[in-house]
Amino acid sequence: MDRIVIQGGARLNGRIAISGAKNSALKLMAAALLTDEPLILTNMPRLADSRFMGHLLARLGLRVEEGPGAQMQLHADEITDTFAPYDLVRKMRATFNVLGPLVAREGRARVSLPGGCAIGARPVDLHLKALETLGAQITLEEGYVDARAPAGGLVGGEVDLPFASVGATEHTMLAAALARGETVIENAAREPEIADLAACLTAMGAEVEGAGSSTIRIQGRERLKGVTHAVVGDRIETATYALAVAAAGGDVVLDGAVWAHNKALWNAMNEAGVTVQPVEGGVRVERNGARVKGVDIETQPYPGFPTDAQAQFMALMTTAEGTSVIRETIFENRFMHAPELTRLGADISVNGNEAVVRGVPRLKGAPVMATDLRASVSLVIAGLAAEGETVVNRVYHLDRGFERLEAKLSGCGARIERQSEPAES
Ligand SMILES: CC(=O)N[C@H]1[C@@H](OP(=O)(O)OP(=O)(O)OC[C@H]2O[C@@H](n3ccc(=O)[nH]c3=O)[C@H](O)[C@@H]2O)O[C@H](CO)[C@@H](O)[C@@H]1O
Ligand SMILES: C=C(OP(=O)(O)O)C(=O)O
Repeated sequence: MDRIVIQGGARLNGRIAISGAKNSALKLMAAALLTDEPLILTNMPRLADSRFMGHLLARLGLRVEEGPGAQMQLHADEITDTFAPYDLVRKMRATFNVLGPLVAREGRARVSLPGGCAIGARPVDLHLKALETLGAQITLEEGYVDARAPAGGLVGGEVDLPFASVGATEHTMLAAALARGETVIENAAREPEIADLAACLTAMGAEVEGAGSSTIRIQGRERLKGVTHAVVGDRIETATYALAVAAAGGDVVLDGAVWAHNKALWNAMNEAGVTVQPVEGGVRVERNGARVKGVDIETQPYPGFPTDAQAQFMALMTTAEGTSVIRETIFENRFMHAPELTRLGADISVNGNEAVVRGVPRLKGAPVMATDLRASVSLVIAGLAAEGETVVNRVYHLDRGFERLEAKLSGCGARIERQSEPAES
């Protein structure tokens, strides 16, 4: 198993190219199930998660080919299987989103309940209720969801989400694109990834209105067509590198970052004393000199502060002047990085969904364990800011969602490398 070794203390200077968003790319890949024509995705991030989603789709009969550059072609001219087994679904959340498209196109599917980062209970009740509203008959058995469409296929309906779930909104959109008539989603999630999926489905022939607002209307079509679609830039990767520069100090332009997608983060970083500004084609982040100041944040659905950047923000706050209160409201178990940050000398106390971070003048490198995707990268950020050597173990979590992390950071002067762990004797 690989590990990441960081010699902390180097400032970051230069440019980092932001990849396509993992959390958009995976749902766009699921959209390929909706058409018998090829779907070509450009600006695709090359990640363990996208490869894994590719394996699942190949198992269902799709031809999945990685093209030159950041391109991927997915072709579902025929769906040969509607069964998504546990082994291909358990590792990540987005695989579950094949259920709706399969039922919409093939009339039935059997899909394992999903996995994903262990940051909370993460039920799928809202996904299932939405599919039932579109007419699917659902049974749960032995860890699998069995779904069947009525004769004549799924029919549009009114889906009122009690919580603005990202996954349930996307899942409903995917199924509704091939359902008869109109589907209206109330209290829809408003994340940029939703707008990205809406743009792709619209290009494929469905009519999707209101993505980015709380009410989304989808006119389904009997048939959708293949298109070429560019995946939106990754706002969480953007947030991560912005916070890495803030923690380590330096001056970096994040090429391909979308300023408008991270407003809540920019406000918090400004308040902490970091200079962030939009520049042509990206975002520039600078911190030279003074320590950052402690800032309170609370995670919220978009456009609020993203839960996927909470761990990275906490890493920055560990060396702030003053105290920062960090409240996590989306997932009930998303502070697993706190005890690991403490190994580096951070002063953090967690009480329920609140973490109080009392800034210390400096961190000192230590061996730490990655527990989930964003927690892992928060340890990398802390390691970059710390004195001495930090070793981040169990980095397979990182590889799920960060493309060429060491190369991107070392290109800006970080002393970071990947090592293969010696086999245990
Ligand atoms: C692959 C992907 O895109 N993952 C992202 C997606 O996850 P995901 O789509 O799982 O997140 P949701 O917005 O659905 O979940 C938010 C909250 O709603 C709860 N819930 C959700 C669905 C449901 O049927 N029932 C239910 O109770 C969840 O347990 C959680 O507490 O959005 C999250 C919130 O921005 C991000 O942290 C994840 O990185
Ligand atoms: C939690 C994440 O992913 P998943 O939903 O696949 O667990 C994430 O991207 O931070």
